[in-house]
Amino acid sequence: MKIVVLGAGALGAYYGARWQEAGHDVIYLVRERRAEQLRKNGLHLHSEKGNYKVPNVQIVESPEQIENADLVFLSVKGYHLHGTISWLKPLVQRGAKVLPVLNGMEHLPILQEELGEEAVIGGLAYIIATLDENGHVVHTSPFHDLVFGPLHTSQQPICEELGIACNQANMGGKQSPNILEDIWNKYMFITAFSGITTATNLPIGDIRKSPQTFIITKRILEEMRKLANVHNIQITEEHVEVAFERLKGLDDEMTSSMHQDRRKGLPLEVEHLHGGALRLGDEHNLDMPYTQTIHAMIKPYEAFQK
Ligand SMILES: NC(=O)C1=CN([C@@H]2O[C@H](COP(=O)(O)OP(=O)(O)OC[C@H]3O[C@@H](n4cnc5c(N)ncnc54)[C@H](OP(=O)(O)O)[C@@H]3O)[C@@H](O)[C@H]2O)C=CC1
Ligand SMILES: CC(C)(CO)C(=O)C(=O)O
Repeated sequence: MKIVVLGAGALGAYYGARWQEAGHDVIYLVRERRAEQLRKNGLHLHSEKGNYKVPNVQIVESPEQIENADLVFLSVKGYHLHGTISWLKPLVQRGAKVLPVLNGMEHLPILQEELGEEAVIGGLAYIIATLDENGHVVHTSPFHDLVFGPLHTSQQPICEELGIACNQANMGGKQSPNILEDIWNKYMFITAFSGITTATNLPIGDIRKSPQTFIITKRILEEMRKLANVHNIQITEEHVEVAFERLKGLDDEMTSSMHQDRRKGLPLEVEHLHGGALRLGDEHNLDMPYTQTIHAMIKPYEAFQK
């Protein structure tokens, strides 16, 4: 497949490199600073699943340098979404589908509105990865799964092709029969997990030591379930229990990508995740006091610089 990575950060560089390792044609569409870093330091994966040094990193700084592509793997942070639209449009016009793997939900209607419903595939990633000071990927989780599926019937063939590409690559990748439900399910989980770890500035093990604090995650999961339900997505009590059990089972030192960003003094996706949930709740007059409180606690750190 010919895959353009737009957002060659932790996720984009990781999955792009894995596809390249499997023999696919991967182009990194990047801005000036990242282009310089990639040219100077190359692209390396330091991963529990096997280190890899990309032999030939194809870097472009404009979509005009890309004649055509099958897929754009969109992995920017929520606060950078709007800046990608003008680069996505010409690629979509030349036939590419877009697979966004951002956490959250608000990006989907925005992309569908801007690019057309046929262009936007549903996707999400389960991985813990970050970039080090050289711009190399550090992957620390025992999982590196990509889940995707059609949001429009015309996307079935490309999802099948992508399934094959993922099977060839060193990653977990699978097509979901109900990707929208999966995205909501992850949205529920990440709102609780990233919320509590970022607000307290602690990894999950330390939070679990304080039951009064840990129970907040359950309350957020419940609020997010109700939010999904009023949007006609069948997230159930059982999904809440599974997510809560998952939070109980995570390794003590495990934390969210948003908390990692807080530790690094980087901007935070709190508005895309928690702010987005509150806006979706407002549309249905849904009261979400725990999500609202966590959102308010993280807000002062949103644009924190170390
Ligand atoms: N990291 C993780 O473990 C996980 C992250 N996620 C989600 O995936 C998404 C991406 O996260 P992550 O990979 O960590 O983010 P990173 O910050 O590591 O990477 C985002 C990249 O996007 C680039 N970028 C931003 N705007 C543009 C643009 N207009 N054109 C080109 N490149 C651009 C940035 O480059 P520049 O240097 O130019 O700013 C940066 O390299 C988020 O929504 C996150 O919540 C989901 C699961 C796990
Ligand atoms: C929960 C996790 C680690 C799963 O991929 C994640 O998505 C994040 O922290 O952003």
